Amino acid sequence: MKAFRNYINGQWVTTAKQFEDRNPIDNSLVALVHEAGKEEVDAAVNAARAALNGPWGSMTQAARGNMLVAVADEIRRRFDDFLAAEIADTGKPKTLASRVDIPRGGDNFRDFADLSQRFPTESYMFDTPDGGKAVNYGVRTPRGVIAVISPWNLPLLLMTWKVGPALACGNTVVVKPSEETPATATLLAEVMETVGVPPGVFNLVHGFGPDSAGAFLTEHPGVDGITFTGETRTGEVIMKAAARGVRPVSLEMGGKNAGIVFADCDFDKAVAGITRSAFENTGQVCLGTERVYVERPIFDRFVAALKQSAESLKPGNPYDDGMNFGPLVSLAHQRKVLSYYEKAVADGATVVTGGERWALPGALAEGAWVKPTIWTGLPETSAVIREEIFGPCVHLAPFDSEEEAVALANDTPYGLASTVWTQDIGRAHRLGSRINVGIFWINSWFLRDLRTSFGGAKQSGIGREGGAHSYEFYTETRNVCVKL
Ligand SMILES: NC(=O)C1=CN([C@@H]2O[C@H](COP(=O)(O)OP(=O)(O)OC[C@H]3O[C@@H](n4cnc5c(N)ncnc54)[C@H](O)[C@@H]3O)[C@@H](O)[C@H]2O)C=CC1
Ligand SMILES: O=C(O)/C=C/C=C(\O)C(=O)O
Repeated sequence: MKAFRNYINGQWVTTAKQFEDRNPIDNSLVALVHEAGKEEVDAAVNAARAALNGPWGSMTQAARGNMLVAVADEIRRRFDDFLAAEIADTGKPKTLASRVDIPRGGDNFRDFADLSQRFPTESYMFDTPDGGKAVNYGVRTPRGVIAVISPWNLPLLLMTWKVGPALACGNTVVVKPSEETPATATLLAEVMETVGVPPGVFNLVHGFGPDSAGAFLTEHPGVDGITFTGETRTGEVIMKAAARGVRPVSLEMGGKNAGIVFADCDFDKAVAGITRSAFENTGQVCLGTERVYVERPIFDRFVAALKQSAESLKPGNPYDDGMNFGPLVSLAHQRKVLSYYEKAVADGATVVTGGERWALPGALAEGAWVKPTIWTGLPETSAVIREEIFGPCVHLAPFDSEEEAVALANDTPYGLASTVWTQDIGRAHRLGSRINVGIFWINSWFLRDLRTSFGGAKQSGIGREGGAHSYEFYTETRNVCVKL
């Protein structure tokens, strides 16, 4: 049986307590994972602290950048290992993981290695009271030891989205991946070892949240900053932990994102776009759309077309050609999603398609499968419309005016992302400035440029990462004032 160990100070560390990592395709056992306790988390944070003052701390920016490019190259060289590991942990289609997850795992190092060479610092000349002059300039230093807490939906992508820029800015990290998806984080530790990243720079601790490695890490006084992606309630707990010692947090959290489809849209492109935003990665994308508002004249036609598109999705073995719809991440998550499927019916939804577990033959019968689901007819007050489900499901409702569409989209405690489909570009831009989200797509969805800001408004997050925004979070600024 495979075992996933912790990686602390350049050493592979086993523990007495282990938990199971299961494959959601058929609930088979992938590996036993060594759970880090307080002692291991303490060792990891201390190693990360010491490494700040070791070879890593004195390395030039260019040498550090080259090392991160070597990490990206090694991920590319071991592409098939990463692919197999991600598929075993999540069940996602090979086509998706090989197009999105694994390439982004490398890009998150390559792009930030490059960007970090060119981040500017500010400088101001000013007149002093004595009639002379002074100059101010900014100095950027690494923030220190960064705790990275990452989720299970895009495991390698979302973990490296934080580790890449944190290391590029000269920090050291302690990573706690989701207990559901420990495999690619473990492979990344192997890559760090192969490339010769100095001991203590990248540390990996496995475990859960409360009363386990996640809480021990975020509560640890030796951590200088915490970056987290996951559920909003977990973000609240992490914020409380960070308050002790006044440590900065970057929180990317849940959403209940709205799609808006106008009657003048390119119909086929809109159907294809909403199919992706509702069902890609089995709906387990924080940027996904679980509620879509469609202008009334095309509402019935749109519902019918999306139904056809949802019903053409193919579950099965992730390696099979044509398979494009995976299971949910776990049986526990399947129970959660199915509870919303039941709630929708109880709240009066019309089930256009799906609405139940997907009973598949053979070993797949044991997996965490649910059908892609479309509802209409729910009141906007239903929990199905208000709460993040994180499954392959979407509610469609008609609207009659731009004003109404904006009001519906904004009627949520979340503010992560939105996607609008229209050929009226003026209207699209108007909506871009009125819908209260951090990320707004026009005639597209999940198109990513790593230089742009990424994060959410309201309960979807605090702070932004990406490009210069990552630089802001992962460095400390000092102003130096020189009297001339
Ligand atoms: N990208 C996103 O916005 C994501 C949203 N979610 C949402 O969260 C729901 C539950 O998924 P989970 O993986 O359970 O999310 P979660 O927020 O509980 O877990 C995310 C990470 O935080 C860690 N964690 C949990 N509690 C912690 C604590 N008290 N202190 C420190 N670390 C802690 C977990 O071990 C994991 O590594 C999903 O159904 C979905 O609604 C989940 C994953 C990603
Ligand atoms: O492209 C990214 O950096 C992130 C994409 C998706 C998420 O953040 C998510 O689903 O959590």
